[in-house]
Order: sequence, then C-alpha cells, then structure tokens
Amino acid sequence: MNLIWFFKQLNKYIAPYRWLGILLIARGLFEAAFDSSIRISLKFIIDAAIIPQNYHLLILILLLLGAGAILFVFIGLLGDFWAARFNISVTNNIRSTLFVRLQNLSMEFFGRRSAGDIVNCFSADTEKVENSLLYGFILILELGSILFSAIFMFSLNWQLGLISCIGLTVCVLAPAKIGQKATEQNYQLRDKRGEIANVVQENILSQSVIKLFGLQPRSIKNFHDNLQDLKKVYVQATFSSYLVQRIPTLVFVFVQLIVISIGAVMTYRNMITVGTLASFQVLLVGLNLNILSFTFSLPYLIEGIAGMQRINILLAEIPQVEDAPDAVELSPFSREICFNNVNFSYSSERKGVSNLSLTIKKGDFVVFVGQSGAGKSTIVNLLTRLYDPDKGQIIFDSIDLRSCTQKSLRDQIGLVSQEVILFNTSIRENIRMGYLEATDEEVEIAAKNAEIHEFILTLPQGYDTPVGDRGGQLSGGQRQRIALARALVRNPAILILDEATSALDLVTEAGILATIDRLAKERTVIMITHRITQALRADKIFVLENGTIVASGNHTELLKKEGVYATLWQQMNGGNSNSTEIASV
Ligand SMILES: Nc1ncnc2c1ncn2[C@@H]1O[C@H](COP(=O)(O)OP(=O)(O)OP(=O)(O)O)[C@@H](O)[C@H]1O
Repeated sequence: MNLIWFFKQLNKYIAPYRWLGILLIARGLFEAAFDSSIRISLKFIIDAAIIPQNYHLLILILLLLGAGAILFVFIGLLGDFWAARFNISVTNNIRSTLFVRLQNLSMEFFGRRSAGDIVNCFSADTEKVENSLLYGFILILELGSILFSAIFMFSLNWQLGLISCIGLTVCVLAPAKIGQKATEQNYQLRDKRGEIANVVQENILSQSVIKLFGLQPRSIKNFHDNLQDLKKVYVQATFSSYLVQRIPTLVFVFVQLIVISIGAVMTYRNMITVGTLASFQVLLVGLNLNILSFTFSLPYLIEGIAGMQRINILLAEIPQVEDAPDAVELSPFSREICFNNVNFSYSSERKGVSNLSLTIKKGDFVVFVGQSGAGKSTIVNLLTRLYDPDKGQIIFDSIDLRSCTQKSLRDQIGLVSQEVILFNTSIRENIRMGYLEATDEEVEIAAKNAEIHEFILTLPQGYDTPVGDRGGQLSGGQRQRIALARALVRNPAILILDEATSALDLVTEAGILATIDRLAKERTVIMITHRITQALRADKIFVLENGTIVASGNHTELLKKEGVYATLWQQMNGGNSNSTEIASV
C-alpha cells in the first residue's frame, strides 16, 4: 500500500506541526490504554471483589475507573480541538505548496494539463489526504487498543493470547495484496474524477458556443460516456477497498469462535478463573471492534495515498522556463533586442517559429503582419519568456534572455494580449494589476489613454464597478481597453500590442491609435495586427509566413518588393497598391 512512501511524503507537510502530531499520538495511546484497562478491570471486579465480597476493593476499582473516565473525556475533547487544528494546518500546507508550485510552472504546463484536473488536485485530492489524516489518528488509536488488548490477553492467559495473536496477524496480513490493487484503482478513480471536473468546467465556459451550435445533445452524450467510465472504475475501486475492509472481519469471526471454545473448556477444567474468561471475552470482543474500526479506516488511507500520488505528480512538474541560478537582473532597455536564428516548437507537431532572425531597436515602432498561424504571437511569447527557444538566442541589450531573471524582463514590458484576461474584481483593481503601487490618479490617466475613462464614469460605481468572472460583465471592446489601460499604467519601456484593438469600433480605435502614436515617441512599441493599414505608422514591418520572416522594411520599401505584403495591401485597397489614404486610420 506504499504506506512508508505515504508517511514520508506526509512528513514534509507535518514537520512544522510535529509537536501537535506527537500530542495527538500520545492522546491516542492514552485513550487506547484506558479503553483496554476498562476491559481487563472486569477480571479484578469478578475475581477479587465480587466473588470474595470485597466491597472496599470494588469501590476503589470503580473510583479509579471514574477518575480515568473524567481524564478520558477531558483529553478526548482537547484532542479533538488539536486534531482539527492539525488537519487544517497540514492540508493548508499542502494546498499552499501546490499553489506556489503552480505560480512557477511554465505556460507549456498549462497548455498540457487541463484546468479542471488541476483544480481537482487542489480540492478532491487534498480532501482525500485530509481524510486520511483524520482516519490516520483513528488507526493509531485502534492500533494502540489492539496492542494493549494483546498485552492484557497474554497476561491473562498466554495460550489463549497466542491463538488470538496468530489470528490477528492473519487478519492484518490477509488484505495486503488487495490493498495494493485497491490503491492503484483508487488512483485511476481520482484521475477519472479529474477528467469529469474538466468536462464540466469546459462545458460551463463554452455555454454560448454550445447553445449557438446546438451542441447540448453531444455534450450530454459525452458527459454520460464519461459517467459510464467513472461507474466502471468506481465499482472496481470501491469493491477492492471494501474487500480490504471485509477480509479481516471474516477471518476474525473464526478466530473468536476458536478462542471462545478453548476458553470455555479451560474454565470448565478450572485452568482459568471465570473472571479471566469473562475479561478475556470482553477484551476479544473489544479487539474485534478495534479491528473493525481499523479496517473501516483503511480505505480512507488508501484514498489518501492515491490523492498524495496525484499531488506529487503535480509538484514534480519541472518548469520549462526557469531563472538560472546565476541569472542577472536586466538593466533598463537601452539599445536593441535581437532574435538570432531562433527555432521554437510547441510540440513535435506544432511548429512555432523557425530560423527567425530580427532586430528591434530601442524607440522603434515595429509591426508584425502575416496570416493567421504565421507565428506572430509566438514571437511575443518568446520575447516575454513565456517560452524559451529550442535553438538560437534572444539577446536583450547583449544579454541572452535565458540568463536574465524573468521578473527584470517582464517589469519592462506592458502587454495587451489577443485573449484579454481580467480578474473578478473592480475596474480600478484590474487596471492596477499592471502596477500594484499605482495611485488612483495614475489608474485614471491610464484609463484616459486607453479611451475607457468616459465609459467608466457612466457606471454607477465608476472605477469600483466589478467586471464579473473573467470580465464577463463588459463588452469585448471594453475588456480590451481595460487591458490596454493595465499595460499602460506600468509605463513600460516596451509596449506590446497583440491584436489589441481588434474588438473596437473605428472611432475608439482611432483614438487609441493616436495615444499609441504619442506613447511610441518615448518607448518601443511592438504591434501585431491583421489590419494592415495600421502598419503604415511603423518604422519597421516584419512579414511572417510559416514561422519565418519573409520580408521586412517600412511600408514603401515593402510595397516596392511586390511580395506578400504588397499582396495584402492590394487586397485591403481593392487592388490599388499605391494608396496611402488609409494611413490616417
Ligand atoms: N499554446 C500553444 N500550444 C500549441 N501550439 C500553439 C500554441 N500557440 C500557438 N500554437 C501554434 O503555433 C503556430 C503559430 O501560432 P501563433 O499564435 O504564433 O500564430 P499567429 O500568427 O499569432 O496567429 P493569429 O494571427 O491567428 O493570432 C500555430 O500553428 C499554432 O497552432
């Protein structure tokens, strides 16, 4: 059952609360000792007090048991409080470790693992580990009781004690093999639950598409198929877990039968006293209950192991982009960024860019154009180090990006990406995410530059208006402008706009472009656009095709080359390649 592995893993999270854990084990042992003492006290009550009519001894034994019971209740209550603190502290420690790890993982990981599955790891898997802690202490208590009962049984009569212990050993060892299988099946069950959580999450996020394309029947069928798979795995895993629980109970019934028979014959032949037989039987029945409770707790332990395995897989993920141990802090951008023969693929089938070489000088207004899937956003992903190149280098003022800290690079960049991501908080806080120390005034200046200030003022709560889940209470264009304000509030040396005005009407777009033109005078601007008219304002235009630059230069130079750019331009102008009238847009 990988128990040792499990405890080793758990120990990492328990370490800061070790003393609380030790107190809880001590409490378990005390409860176990008291429980067994009550059972053996029957021998003294019968043999030493009731049969010889020793009233004083009877009172003494009962008083001692009463005092023990008060202590038992007090320590039990205190223990419950400690256990609650201990469990939540340890599981919060696991959650926090997971969350910190998640923040350091690269975009490659988030592209590969589904969000639902990751969320499941935080909720269900951690919960299973939490349960295993809860039942782990019950296991300790029961093991303690079993141990004390065994000692008392040997002290009463070693022959009966030996028979009971052999039976007990069989009870504990019998489910070991199935236990291993149950762990594996429970692991599969956790995986399946993760998949289902993911299906539900994707379904919720895609409701508009599902409704518009009438995909409900397909979604329902897909979900039912998943539920069928879950059912199969659940039945196997749960049945194995129950078997682990049942087998010791069945074996114990036979052990008990044998012990009662032999014990009765021994009493009949005056080899043991009536008190010994009665006490032995109470101990044995108690032992049976302890074993039942022990085996009842085992499935929780098994589930906890499976949960811990999944948590460990997530924690073992290695970020593809990491700061080198000797990473340097980048100085403020002063000269140029060079891509030298850069190759990058997202996976073996998904090429990003190949043999890419280009230079962006400080203060340049650079525009990337090219067809969808040409690799424009990939260049931004590489420049911001969301991914590192497979081959080649990206040099930032003569420093390879791989040898600088990610923070010192990103601190100099303000990015408005194609897919706008807003947080479920107020407009003000969303803009401030760009620069956490920004004053309210700076937030408003950024909003004005992004042409969203006037709109915000029309809202009853103004800047304090919540934007909803993923900004769902705003229009696409409003979201885009808030994302622009968030990038602008950073006052970045390099402003990157990846289709940043695609959702805007022409008037608003013109306003924003005018702002960008103004801002471009004092910073480097990198723009990705499908609206080729926007390329007119660029110092340099890079034309991309299949992940490679096929042409570069300014608008006039590119038109003269009569390549892809000229074709795109002609398409935009209805065949007139000399038109520059749209330049004012
Ligand atoms: N996260 C990703 N995982 C796997 N492949 C990706 C990922 N992002 C992009 N790609 C692939 O890399 C290639 C280049 O994509 P990229 O997003 O850079 O193109 P683009 O020129 O920006 O396209 P568009 O104009 O449509 O935004 C495409 O073939 C795309 O399928």
